[in-house]
Amino acid sequence: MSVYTRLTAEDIDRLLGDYAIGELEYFQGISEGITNTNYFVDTTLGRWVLTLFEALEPAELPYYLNLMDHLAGLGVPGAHPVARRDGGFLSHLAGRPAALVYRLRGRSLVTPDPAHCAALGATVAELHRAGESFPDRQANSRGLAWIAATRDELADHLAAGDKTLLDDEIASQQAFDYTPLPRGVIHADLFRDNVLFEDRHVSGLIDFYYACHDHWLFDLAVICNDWCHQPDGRHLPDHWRAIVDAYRRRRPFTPAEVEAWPMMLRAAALRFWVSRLADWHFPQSGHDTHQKDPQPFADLLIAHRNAPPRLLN
Ligand SMILES: Nc1ncnc2c1ncn2[C@@H]1O[C@H](COP(=O)(O)OP(=O)(O)O)[C@@H](O)[C@H]1O
Ligand SMILES: N[C@@H](CCOP(=O)(O)O)C(=O)O
Repeated sequence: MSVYTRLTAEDIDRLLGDYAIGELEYFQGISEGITNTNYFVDTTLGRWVLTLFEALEPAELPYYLNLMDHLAGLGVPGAHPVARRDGGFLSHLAGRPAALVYRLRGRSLVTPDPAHCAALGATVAELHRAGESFPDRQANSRGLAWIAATRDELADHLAAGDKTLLDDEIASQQAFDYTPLPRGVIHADLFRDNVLFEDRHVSGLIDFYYACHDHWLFDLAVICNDWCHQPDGRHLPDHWRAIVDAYRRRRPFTPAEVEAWPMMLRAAALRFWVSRLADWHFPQSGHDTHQKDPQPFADLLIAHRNAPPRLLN
C-alpha cells in the first residue's frame, strides 16, 4: 500500500449494500501505490478494487470516474468504475470518498521488452483519441503553478545545488512556449506500475487520478522517462522506438511537438522530481506506506538538459 485507512469486513459489507455486486468473500490491502488506500475485494459475483481517496475531495472525483467510464465505453483497456444501485460512482467510507472499480487481469512489469512497449504506444494513442469525445476539461493539478508553489514549500529542505537546478528549470519551463502543441485528455502518470499486461497485451491502465486536459506529448515524455531509461539513467532506444512507432501510426506528431520534445522530457522529469521531493519531506502518515526516491529524476533532468534522446530517429 500505501494503506492509510484501515477497513474492517463490516465497513466493506456496509459499502457493498449500496452495490449489486454480491456478498463479501475476501478483502486485502494493496501495498503498491502512494497516494490512495486500495483494497482488493472479492465478492460472490466478481473481483473488484476499492479505492479510498486520501487527497482528493469528493467534488474533484466525478471528473476522473466519468472519464474512466467514458474511456472504457470506447474500448480503452482500463480501470472501469462500478455503478452503485443509485447509478452514481462515488461512495463514502471511513470518512473518505471511495469508489469501486472492476479488478483488471494481468500485472505490471518491472522490465518490459520492446513488444510490451509497442502495445503500450498503441494503447496510449487509443486513449488520446478516445479522450477527444470526453466533454469535461480539467487542468493539470501537477502543472507548473503547482511545481512553483511546491518549490517554495520545499526551499528550506533542499541542498544549494538542487535549489539552483530547480529554480533554473522552473524559469526555463515558464519561458518556453508550449501553446502550439496539441492537447487533449492525458493520463499524466503512465509509469510501469500503472499499466497491466497479460502476455504482451495491455490488459488495462490504472490510477487515472492525475488525468487532465493537457499536452498529449506530456504523456509520452512521462513514459519515455520511466519505460525507456535504465535505473542508472541509460536510454533504451529500442524500447522508445517501439512506443513511438506504434503511437504515431495512430496519431502522427506535429512539427511543433518534435521541436518541443527536449523541453517536454525535462518538464516530465521536473514534475516527478518535485512530487517525490514533496512526498519525501512531507510524508502522509499511514500504516503501510512507501515513498519513491526523488534523486533519479534530478539525475534524469540533468541528463536531458545536456543530451536529450530524440523523439524520432
Ligand atoms: N483496476 C485494478 N485492477 C487490478 N489491480 C489494480 C486495479 N487498480 C489498482 N490495482 C492495484 O493496486 C495498486 C495500487 O493502485 P494505484 O491506483 O496505483 O494506487 P495509488 O493511487 O495509491 O497510486 C496497483 O499497483 C495495482 O496492483
Ligand atoms: N508515478 C509517480 C507516483 C505517483 O503517485 P501514485 O500515488 O499515483 O502512485 C512516481 O513514480 O513518482
